Amino acid sequence: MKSFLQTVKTTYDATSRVYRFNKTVVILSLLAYIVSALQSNLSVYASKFIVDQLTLQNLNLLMGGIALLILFQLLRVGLDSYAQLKSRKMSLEFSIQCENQLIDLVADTDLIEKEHPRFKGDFSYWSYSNSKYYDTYSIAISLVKQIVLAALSLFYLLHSYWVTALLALLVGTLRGIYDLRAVRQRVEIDEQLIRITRSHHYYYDLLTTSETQKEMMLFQLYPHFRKRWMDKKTEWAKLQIKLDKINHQRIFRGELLSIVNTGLVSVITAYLIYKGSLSIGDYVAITMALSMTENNISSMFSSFSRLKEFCTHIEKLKLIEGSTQVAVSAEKQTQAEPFIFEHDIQIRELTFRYPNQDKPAIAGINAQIKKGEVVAILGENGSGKSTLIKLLLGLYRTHDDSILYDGVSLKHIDRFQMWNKSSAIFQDFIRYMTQVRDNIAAGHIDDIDNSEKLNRMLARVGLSDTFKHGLDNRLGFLEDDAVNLSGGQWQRLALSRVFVRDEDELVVFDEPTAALDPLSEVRLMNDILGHFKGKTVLLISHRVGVARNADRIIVMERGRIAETGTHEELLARQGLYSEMWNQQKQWYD
Ligand SMILES: Nc1ncnc2c1ncn2[C@@H]1O[C@H](COP(=O)(O)OP(=O)(O)OP(=O)(O)O)[C@@H](O)[C@H]1O
Repeated sequence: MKSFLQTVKTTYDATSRVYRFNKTVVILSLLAYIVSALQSNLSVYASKFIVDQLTLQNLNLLMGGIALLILFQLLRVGLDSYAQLKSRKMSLEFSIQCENQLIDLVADTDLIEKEHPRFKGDFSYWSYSNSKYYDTYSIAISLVKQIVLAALSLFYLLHSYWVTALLALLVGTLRGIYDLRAVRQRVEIDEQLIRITRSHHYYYDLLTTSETQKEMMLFQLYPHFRKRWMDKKTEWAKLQIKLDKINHQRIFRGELLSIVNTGLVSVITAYLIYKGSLSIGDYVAITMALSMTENNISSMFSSFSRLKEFCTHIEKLKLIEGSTQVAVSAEKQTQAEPFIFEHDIQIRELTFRYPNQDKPAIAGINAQIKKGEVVAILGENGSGKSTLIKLLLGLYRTHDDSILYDGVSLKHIDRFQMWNKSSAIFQDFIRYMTQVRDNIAAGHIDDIDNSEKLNRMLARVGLSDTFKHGLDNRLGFLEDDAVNLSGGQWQRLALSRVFVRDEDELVVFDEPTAALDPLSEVRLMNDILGHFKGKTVLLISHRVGVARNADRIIVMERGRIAETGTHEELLARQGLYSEMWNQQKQWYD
């Protein structure tokens, strides 16, 4: 119980600090709930009064009683709808803030974590738990209403006949205890549901999105993936039913107890009316107060159980947020050095292993890359080329002194400053499904409205006549008037991003030209190399025609550097590079 109260308190602290609840709305909603609870109890008294006046055939007082009852109800309806409207508005504002926070959480997480398969599941869970902050608030508010309602109606029963109060208290408590017992099961099922949802959504998208249709049709994959989707969806539905069963069992048991109790109390009250101790009006009021007490006491338990459930989710979320904050602040402490790259990059005994892999992707690499050098990195699939450049760019963090820029360890360098002076186009570059303009200006977003500059870049990558509406042409599938591009056109557009940048000291190309024909690729790469003369260029490619023009070639094999040298030196060596050259040279004749 102590830890539960602490959680509620922490939740409150966190919410008031981070989410800035609108205090006026909170106070007004609370007031509306309390007045509404008072009204419900006044209705009990008013009903008794009306029935008694009816028995006494006192028409004037009867009409007065009915008018009062209607007035109370109108007041409650008005207050309820006010509170609901305001709460809805606040919940929408809150959900925007929640998503904002989730974006921050993702932005602050290391790339290595984000690339881990676990991340997708965690992210769905964070989105789910984040909404629980608001749910905690709204449950806490309704708990106040339930306490007021239960206390007042219990007081009425106690005042009328204490046995009925005792019975209402007993049944309400029993119903509530059933609820509390189901909390842990519900939390576990919720978590499983979130993870399974990720799989069945994936298979569903695979079967239905337009990007996947070619392969689905040609290889006739619908039955295969439909089965996988069906298996996951059925598993999901079974869990959903299990959850519903737990909820229905709880409700059914509660209702059963209430029916027995109402019967018992009706018999007792009827006997007391027969003996003349109670009036018919008392009968009406007692049955009303009985169900009100029972329902609200059990709802209090249920609200408590839901608060406990939400707090469990929030506690987990806070742990994740905490560890992210620790990571970010640790980074801020260590990365104080400015990024200066005037001489060279030193790579010393660089080793790197992905957390979900047994073997290292990079194993003890040593190299030096001089400022202004064009270095081509070649090697078979999975030899570690992309991993090496992600490490050099600081996208994966190194915790030792294995990468140094002008003698300063990368772990001490301000990565954001470094990213302002370096850029990369990866093989899995983003195809922004917006306008042509966005796709070019993504390289330097400050130039988004500089149409003259963006048009020059478009011409440089050979796309100036491709788009009917020029820079404002819409691409992809999001809008009806959008057009899609060929693989090579998308690559050219992506390459234009590096041309927009003027400040770069280091530019990396990770096979961004693989969809171009070999000669166009060489032509474009030569243009790019001309543009970046004097800057350091790292060029990953499987094509020797592109590598040939580099100042130096590094050939990688299973996470190590197999050979390094100029085109001529490596041909003379008769090793891996010369083998690749002999296979491909006819493309460039
Ligand atoms: N995000 C990741 N998580 C786990 N393992 C990874 C990840 N990325 C790459 N690997 C593994 O690391 C090794 C090196 O991969 P890397 O992408 O660096 O190779 P590459 O030489 O660029 O390959 P390719 O020419 O196919 O692009 C491979 O065994 C790969 O399976």
